[in-house]
Amino acid sequence: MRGNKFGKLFSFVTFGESHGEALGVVVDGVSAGLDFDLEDLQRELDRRAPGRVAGTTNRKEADRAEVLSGVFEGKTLGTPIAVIVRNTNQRSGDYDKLKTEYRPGHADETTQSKYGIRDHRGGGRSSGRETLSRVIAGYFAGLMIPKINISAYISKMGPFEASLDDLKNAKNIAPYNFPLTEKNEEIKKYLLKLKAEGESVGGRISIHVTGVPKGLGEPAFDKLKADFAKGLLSIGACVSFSFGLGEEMANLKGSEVSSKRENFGGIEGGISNGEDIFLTTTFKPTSTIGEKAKEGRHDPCILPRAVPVVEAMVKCILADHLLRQRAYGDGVIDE
Ligand SMILES: Cc1cc2nc3c(=O)[nH]c(=O)nc-3n(C[C@H](O)[C@H](O)[C@H](O)COP(=O)(O)O)c2cc1C
Ligand SMILES: C=C(O[C@@H]1CC(C(=O)O)=C[C@@H](OP(=O)(O)O)[C@H]1O)C(=O)O
Repeated sequence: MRGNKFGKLFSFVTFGESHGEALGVVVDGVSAGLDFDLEDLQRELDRRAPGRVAGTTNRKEADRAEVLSGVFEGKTLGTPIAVIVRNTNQRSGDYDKLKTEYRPGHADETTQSKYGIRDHRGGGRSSGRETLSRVIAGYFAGLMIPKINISAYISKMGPFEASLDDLKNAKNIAPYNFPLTEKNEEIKKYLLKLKAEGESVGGRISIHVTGVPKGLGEPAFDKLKADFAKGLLSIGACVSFSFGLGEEMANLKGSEVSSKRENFGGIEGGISNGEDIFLTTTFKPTSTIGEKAKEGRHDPCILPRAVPVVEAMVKCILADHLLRQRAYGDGVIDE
Protein backbone atom coordinates (compact mmCIF):
# COMPACT_ATOMS: atom_id res chain seq x y z
CA MET A 1 0.00 0.00 0.00
CA ARG A 2 1.58 3.27 -1.15
CA GLY A 3 0.90 6.92 -0.46
CA ASN A 4 1.78 7.02 3.24
CA LYS A 5 4.14 9.97 2.84
CA PHE A 6 3.18 13.63 2.52
CA GLY A 7 5.30 16.67 1.66
CA LYS A 8 8.57 17.35 -0.12
CA LEU A 9 11.10 19.13 2.13
CA PHE A 10 8.99 19.07 5.28
CA SER A 11 7.62 15.57 4.98
CA PHE A 12 6.14 12.85 7.14
CA VAL A 13 5.19 9.21 6.92
CA THR A 14 2.29 7.99 9.03
CA PHE A 15 1.90 4.36 10.10
CA GLY A 16 -0.35 2.13 12.15
CA GLU A 17 -3.86 0.72 12.28
CA SER A 18 -6.62 1.68 14.67
CA HIS A 19 -6.75 -1.72 16.42
CA GLY A 20 -3.06 -2.65 16.03
CA GLU A 21 -0.27 -2.06 18.58
CA ALA A 22 0.34 1.61 17.90
CA LEU A 23 0.12 4.43 15.39
CA GLY A 24 2.75 7.01 14.73
CA VAL A 25 4.69 9.24 12.43
CA VAL A 26 8.23 9.87 11.21
CA VAL A 27 8.73 13.56 10.48
CA ASP A 28 11.63 14.60 8.28
CA GLY A 29 12.84 18.13 7.54
CA VAL A 30 12.48 19.68 11.00
CA SER A 31 15.31 22.18 11.63
CA ALA A 32 17.80 21.55 14.42
CA GLY A 33 17.68 23.49 17.68
CA LEU A 34 13.96 24.27 17.90
CA ASP A 35 12.39 24.24 21.37
CA PHE A 36 10.35 21.08 21.94
CA ASP A 37 7.67 20.91 24.63
CA LEU A 38 6.00 17.55 25.22
CA GLU A 39 3.11 19.23 27.04
CA ASP A 40 2.35 21.41 24.02
CA LEU A 41 2.42 18.36 21.74
CA GLN A 42 0.17 16.47 24.17
CA ARG A 43 -2.26 19.41 24.28
CA GLU A 44 -2.64 19.20 20.50
CA LEU A 45 -3.24 15.44 20.66
CA ASP A 46 -5.79 15.91 23.45
CA ARG A 47 -7.80 18.30 21.26
CA ARG A 48 -8.36 15.43 18.78
CA ALA A 49 -8.37 12.42 21.11
CA PRO A 50 -11.44 10.15 21.22
CA GLY A 51 -13.64 9.65 24.27
CA ARG A 52 -13.29 13.16 25.72
CA VAL A 53 -16.36 15.03 24.57
CA ALA A 54 -20.05 14.08 24.88
CA GLY A 55 -21.57 13.33 21.49
CA THR A 56 -18.37 12.01 19.91
CA THR A 57 -16.97 8.44 19.92
CA ASN A 58 -16.88 6.75 23.35
CA ARG A 59 -13.57 4.99 22.70
CA LYS A 60 -11.39 6.24 25.57
CA GLU A 61 -7.71 6.55 24.73
CA ALA A 62 -5.00 8.42 26.63
CA ASP A 63 -3.26 9.07 23.28
CA ARG A 64 0.09 9.60 25.05
CA ALA A 65 2.89 10.65 22.73
CA GLU A 66 6.12 8.65 23.05
CA VAL A 67 9.00 10.42 21.33
CA LEU A 68 11.45 7.82 20.05
CA SER A 69 13.97 9.96 18.22
CA GLY A 70 14.95 13.39 16.95
CA VAL A 71 14.67 15.30 20.23
CA PHE A 72 17.44 15.78 22.82
CA GLU A 73 17.39 17.87 26.00
CA GLY A 74 14.28 19.75 24.95
CA LYS A 75 15.50 20.65 21.45
CA THR A 76 15.02 19.15 18.01
CA LEU A 77 18.19 17.53 16.62
CA GLY A 78 17.41 18.05 12.94
CA THR A 79 17.27 14.26 12.56
CA PRO A 80 14.07 12.36 11.70
CA ILE A 81 11.57 12.60 14.54
CA ALA A 82 9.66 9.42 15.34
CA VAL A 83 6.67 9.52 17.67
CA ILE A 84 4.24 6.74 18.53
CA VAL A 85 0.91 6.50 20.33
CA ARG A 86 -0.14 3.10 21.63
CA ASN A 87 -3.66 1.74 21.17
CA THR A 88 -5.11 0.62 24.49
CA ASN A 89 -8.88 0.52 24.16
CA GLN A 90 -9.75 -1.49 21.05
CA ARG A 91 -13.10 -3.33 20.98
CA SER A 92 -12.47 -5.38 17.89
CA GLY A 93 -15.56 -7.60 18.30
CA ASP A 94 -17.67 -4.60 17.22
CA TYR A 95 -16.26 -5.14 13.75
CA ASP A 96 -16.94 -8.87 13.30
CA LYS A 97 -19.90 -8.23 11.01
CA LEU A 98 -17.88 -5.72 9.01
CA LYS A 99 -15.56 -8.46 7.77
CA THR A 100 -18.17 -9.07 5.11
CA GLU A 101 -20.75 -6.29 5.48
CA TYR A 102 -19.45 -3.16 3.84
CA ARG A 103 -20.45 0.36 4.86
CA PRO A 104 -21.28 2.62 1.92
CA GLY A 105 -18.86 5.55 2.00
CA HIS A 106 -16.26 3.93 4.27
CA ALA A 107 -13.13 2.17 2.98
CA ASP A 108 -14.32 -1.43 3.56
CA GLU A 109 -15.25 -2.57 0.06
CA THR A 110 -12.65 -0.66 -1.94
CA THR A 111 -9.74 -1.67 0.32
CA GLN A 112 -10.80 -5.32 0.35
CA SER A 113 -11.24 -5.55 -3.40
CA LYS A 114 -8.02 -3.67 -4.16
CA TYR A 115 -5.64 -5.50 -1.80
CA GLY A 116 -7.49 -8.76 -1.15
CA ILE A 117 -6.66 -8.29 2.53
CA ARG A 118 -7.46 -5.65 5.13
CA ASP A 119 -7.46 -5.14 8.88
CA HIS A 120 -11.23 -4.71 9.17
CA ARG A 121 -11.02 -3.85 12.89
CA GLY A 122 -11.89 -0.23 13.50
CA GLY A 123 -11.43 0.62 9.83
CA GLY A 124 -7.76 -0.43 10.12
CA ARG A 125 -5.52 1.96 8.27
CA SER A 126 -8.52 3.94 7.01
CA SER A 127 -9.67 4.84 10.50
CA GLY A 128 -10.00 8.47 11.45
CA ARG A 129 -7.52 7.46 14.15
CA GLU A 130 -4.74 7.73 11.54
CA THR A 131 -5.13 11.49 11.88
CA LEU A 132 -3.44 11.52 15.31
CA SER A 133 -0.18 11.07 13.37
CA ARG A 134 -0.95 14.18 11.34
CA VAL A 135 -1.56 16.17 14.51
CA ILE A 136 1.93 15.19 15.72
CA ALA A 137 3.46 16.22 12.37
CA GLY A 138 1.48 19.47 12.60
CA TYR A 139 2.98 20.24 16.00
CA PHE A 140 6.50 20.04 14.53
CA ALA A 141 5.43 22.01 11.44
CA GLY A 142 4.19 24.71 13.81
CA LEU A 143 7.71 25.01 15.27
CA MET A 144 8.97 25.75 11.75
CA ILE A 145 6.48 28.57 11.09
CA PRO A 146 6.25 30.51 14.38
CA LYS A 147 5.04 33.72 12.73
CA ILE A 148 2.05 32.04 11.06
CA ASN A 149 -1.20 31.65 12.99
CA ILE A 150 -3.85 29.13 11.93
CA SER A 151 -7.39 29.02 13.33
CA ALA A 152 -9.89 26.47 12.12
CA TYR A 153 -13.49 26.38 13.32
CA ILE A 154 -16.80 24.74 12.50
CA SER A 155 -18.75 27.12 10.29
CA LYS A 156 -21.62 24.68 9.75
CA MET A 157 -22.70 21.51 11.55
CA GLY A 158 -26.29 20.41 10.92
CA PRO A 159 -28.42 23.42 11.89
CA PHE A 160 -25.57 25.30 13.60
CA GLU A 161 -23.81 28.04 11.63
CA ALA A 162 -21.09 30.53 12.59
CA SER A 163 -18.94 33.14 10.87
CA LEU A 164 -15.37 34.38 11.09
CA ASP A 165 -16.62 37.37 13.10
CA ASP A 166 -18.10 34.92 15.61
CA LEU A 167 -14.68 33.29 15.84
CA LYS A 168 -12.99 36.65 16.37
CA ASN A 169 -15.40 37.38 19.25
CA ALA A 170 -14.83 34.00 20.88
CA LYS A 171 -12.07 33.24 23.39
CA ASN A 172 -11.85 29.48 23.61
CA ILE A 173 -13.98 27.40 21.28
CA ALA A 174 -13.12 24.01 22.78
CA PRO A 175 -14.45 21.35 23.01
CA TYR A 176 -16.83 21.48 20.01
CA ASN A 177 -14.76 24.02 18.08
CA PHE A 178 -17.91 25.95 17.20
CA PRO A 179 -17.39 29.70 17.81
CA LEU A 180 -20.83 30.40 19.36
CA THR A 181 -19.93 28.57 22.56
CA GLU A 182 -23.24 29.49 24.19
CA LYS A 183 -24.66 26.79 21.87
CA ASN A 184 -22.44 24.06 23.36
CA GLU A 185 -25.19 22.55 25.49
CA GLU A 186 -27.55 22.47 22.49
CA ILE A 187 -24.80 20.93 20.34
CA LYS A 188 -24.20 18.25 22.95
CA LYS A 189 -27.90 17.32 23.00
CA TYR A 190 -28.04 17.39 19.21
CA LEU A 191 -25.05 15.05 18.82
CA LEU A 192 -26.25 12.67 21.56
CA LYS A 193 -29.66 12.45 19.86
CA LEU A 194 -28.01 11.66 16.50
CA LYS A 195 -25.94 8.98 18.21
CA ALA A 196 -28.96 7.42 19.90
CA GLU A 197 -30.76 7.33 16.54
CA GLY A 198 -27.77 5.88 14.68
CA GLU A 199 -27.80 8.97 12.48
CA SER A 200 -24.91 11.21 11.39
CA VAL A 201 -24.41 14.68 10.00
CA GLY A 202 -21.79 16.57 7.98
CA GLY A 203 -20.79 20.20 7.70
CA ARG A 204 -18.02 22.64 7.04
CA ILE A 205 -14.73 23.65 8.66
CA SER A 206 -13.38 27.10 7.78
CA ILE A 207 -9.78 28.12 8.24
CA HIS A 208 -8.27 31.58 8.73
CA VAL A 209 -4.49 31.94 8.41
CA THR A 210 -2.56 35.09 9.26
CA GLY A 211 1.13 35.97 8.93
CA VAL A 212 1.76 33.99 5.74
CA PRO A 213 4.66 35.47 3.76
CA LYS A 214 4.18 36.50 0.18
CA GLY A 215 5.52 34.12 -2.46
CA LEU A 216 4.70 30.58 -1.27
CA GLY A 217 3.69 28.25 -4.11
CA GLU A 218 4.65 27.78 -7.74
CA PRO A 219 2.63 28.72 -10.83
CA ALA A 220 1.92 25.27 -12.31
CA PHE A 221 1.53 21.92 -10.53
CA ASP A 222 2.86 23.03 -7.16
CA LYS A 223 0.34 25.78 -6.65
CA LEU A 224 -0.26 26.47 -2.95
CA LYS A 225 -3.99 25.93 -3.52
CA ALA A 226 -3.30 22.54 -5.15
CA ASP A 227 -1.27 21.36 -2.16
CA PHE A 228 -3.94 22.57 0.25
CA ALA A 229 -6.51 20.64 -1.78
CA LYS A 230 -4.49 17.42 -1.68
CA GLY A 231 -3.57 17.70 2.00
CA LEU A 232 -7.06 18.56 3.20
CA LEU A 233 -8.92 16.13 0.94
CA SER A 234 -6.65 13.36 2.24
CA ILE A 235 -8.34 13.68 5.67
CA GLY A 236 -10.94 10.91 6.07
CA ALA A 237 -14.48 12.14 5.29
CA CYS A 238 -13.35 15.45 3.75
CA VAL A 239 -15.24 15.80 0.46
CA SER A 240 -14.44 19.27 -0.81
CA PHE A 241 -11.98 22.11 -0.51
CA SER A 242 -12.21 25.71 -1.63
CA PHE A 243 -10.50 29.00 -0.92
CA GLY A 244 -11.65 32.61 -0.87
CA LEU A 245 -15.23 32.92 -2.07
CA GLY A 246 -14.90 29.36 -3.40
CA GLU A 247 -18.09 27.79 -4.69
CA GLU A 248 -19.96 31.07 -4.33
CA MET A 249 -17.94 32.29 -7.33
CA ALA A 250 -20.15 30.18 -9.61
CA ASN A 251 -22.98 32.64 -8.95
CA LEU A 252 -21.07 35.92 -9.20
CA LYS A 253 -19.93 38.33 -11.90
CA GLY A 254 -16.26 39.27 -12.40
CA SER A 255 -16.88 42.79 -11.18
CA GLU A 256 -18.27 41.40 -7.93
CA VAL A 257 -15.49 38.85 -7.41
CA SER A 258 -12.68 41.26 -8.31
CA SER A 259 -14.05 44.07 -6.17
CA LYS A 260 -12.00 42.86 -3.18
CA ARG A 261 -8.66 41.07 -3.22
CA GLU A 262 -9.77 39.23 -0.09
CA ASN A 263 -12.24 37.26 -2.24
CA PHE A 264 -9.30 35.23 -3.59
CA GLY A 265 -8.48 33.96 -0.13
CA GLY A 266 -4.85 35.11 -0.06
CA ILE A 267 -3.77 33.01 -3.04
CA GLU A 268 -3.47 34.37 -6.60
CA GLY A 269 -1.87 32.41 -9.42
CA GLY A 270 -1.26 29.61 -6.93
CA ILE A 271 1.09 31.88 -4.94
CA SER A 272 0.40 33.43 -1.53
CA ASN A 273 -0.10 37.19 -1.87
CA GLY A 274 0.87 38.08 1.71
CA GLU A 275 -2.72 38.65 2.84
CA ASP A 276 -4.75 36.44 5.17
CA ILE A 277 -5.60 33.03 3.76
CA PHE A 278 -9.22 31.80 3.87
CA LEU A 279 -9.94 28.12 3.23
CA THR A 280 -13.09 26.01 3.52
CA THR A 281 -13.52 22.24 3.71
CA THR A 282 -16.71 20.19 3.63
CA PHE A 283 -17.04 16.92 5.54
CA LYS A 284 -19.62 14.25 4.76
CA PRO A 285 -21.87 12.72 7.42
CA THR A 286 -20.07 9.81 9.13
CA SER A 287 -20.47 6.64 7.06
CA THR A 288 -21.17 4.32 10.01
CA ILE A 289 -24.90 4.70 10.65
CA GLY A 290 -27.92 2.69 11.77
CA GLU A 291 -27.46 -0.42 13.94
CA LYS A 292 -23.69 -0.49 13.31
CA ALA A 293 -23.40 3.00 14.79
CA LYS A 294 -25.64 2.18 17.74
CA GLU A 295 -23.71 -1.02 18.57
CA GLY A 296 -20.27 0.53 18.11
CA ARG A 297 -18.40 3.65 19.22
CA HIS A 298 -18.53 6.26 16.49
CA ASP A 299 -18.55 10.00 15.93
CA PRO A 300 -22.04 10.99 14.77
CA CYS A 301 -20.29 14.03 13.36
CA ILE A 302 -16.61 14.14 12.44
CA LEU A 303 -16.19 17.92 12.54
CA PRO A 304 -15.45 18.66 16.23
CA ARG A 305 -12.47 16.29 16.25
CA ALA A 306 -11.38 17.11 12.69
CA VAL A 307 -10.67 20.78 13.49
CA PRO A 308 -7.18 20.13 15.01
CA VAL A 309 -6.44 17.77 12.12
CA VAL A 310 -7.28 20.43 9.55
CA GLU A 311 -5.05 22.92 11.38
CA ALA A 312 -2.23 20.37 11.45
CA MET A 313 -2.40 19.71 7.71
CA VAL A 314 -2.40 23.44 6.94
CA LYS A 315 0.69 23.86 9.15
CA CYS A 316 2.49 20.99 7.40
CA ILE A 317 1.74 22.39 3.94
CA LEU A 318 2.91 25.87 4.89
CA ALA A 319 6.09 24.58 6.56
CA ASP A 320 6.84 22.53 3.45
CA HIS A 321 6.31 25.48 1.11
CA LEU A 322 8.40 27.76 3.31
CA LEU A 323 11.30 25.28 3.18
CA ARG A 324 10.88 24.90 -0.58
CA GLN A 325 10.91 28.65 -1.04
CA ARG A 326 14.12 28.96 0.97
CA ALA A 327 15.77 26.00 -0.76
CA TYR A 328 14.94 26.81 -4.36
CA GLY A 329 16.17 30.38 -3.95
CA ASP A 330 13.91 31.19 -6.85
CA GLY A 331 12.06 34.47 -6.39
CA VAL A 332 11.88 36.81 -3.45
CA ILE A 333 11.61 35.40 0.06
CA ASP A 334 9.42 37.75 2.03
CA GLU A 335 9.72 36.44 5.59
C1 LIG B 1 -11.21 12.63 13.37
C2 LIG B 1 -12.02 11.66 12.55
C3 LIG B 1 -12.92 10.81 13.16
C4 LIG B 1 -13.68 9.90 12.41
N1 LIG B 1 -14.55 9.08 13.06
C5 LIG B 1 -15.28 8.19 12.33
C6 LIG B 1 -16.17 7.28 12.98
O1 LIG B 1 -16.30 7.28 14.20
N2 LIG B 1 -16.86 6.42 12.20
C7 LIG B 1 -16.75 6.38 10.84
O2 LIG B 1 -17.40 5.60 10.19
N3 LIG B 1 -15.91 7.24 10.20
C8 LIG B 1 -15.17 8.13 10.91
N4 LIG B 1 -14.31 8.96 10.27
C9 LIG B 1 -14.27 8.95 8.80
C10 LIG B 1 -13.49 7.81 8.21
O3 LIG B 1 -12.20 7.80 8.74
C11 LIG B 1 -13.45 7.95 6.69
O4 LIG B 1 -14.74 7.93 6.17
C12 LIG B 1 -12.62 6.86 6.05
O5 LIG B 1 -11.25 7.11 6.33
C13 LIG B 1 -12.74 6.79 4.54
O6 LIG B 1 -12.19 7.91 3.93
P1 LIG B 1 -13.04 8.88 3.01
O7 LIG B 1 -14.30 9.13 3.76
O8 LIG B 1 -12.23 10.11 2.89
O9 LIG B 1 -13.28 8.19 1.73
C14 LIG B 1 -13.53 9.86 11.00
C15 LIG B 1 -12.60 10.72 10.37
C16 LIG B 1 -11.86 11.62 11.13
C17 LIG B 1 -10.90 12.54 10.43
C1 LIG C 1 -10.50 5.86 17.66
C2 LIG C 1 -10.71 6.97 16.98
O1 LIG C 1 -11.81 7.19 16.21
C3 LIG C 1 -12.40 6.11 15.55
C4 LIG C 1 -12.58 6.46 14.11
C5 LIG C 1 -13.39 5.44 13.39
C6 LIG C 1 -13.37 5.45 11.92
O2 LIG C 1 -14.03 4.59 11.30
O3 LIG C 1 -12.73 6.32 11.30
C7 LIG C 1 -14.19 4.55 14.08
C8 LIG C 1 -14.20 4.45 15.55
O4 LIG C 1 -13.25 3.45 15.92
P1 LIG C 1 -13.50 2.36 17.12
O5 LIG C 1 -14.67 1.56 16.71
O6 LIG C 1 -12.23 1.61 17.21
O7 LIG C 1 -13.78 3.17 18.35
C9 LIG C 1 -13.76 5.76 16.18
O8 LIG C 1 -13.68 5.65 17.57
C10 LIG C 1 -9.76 8.09 16.98
O9 LIG C 1 -9.99 9.02 16.18
O10 LIG C 1 -8.78 8.05 17.73
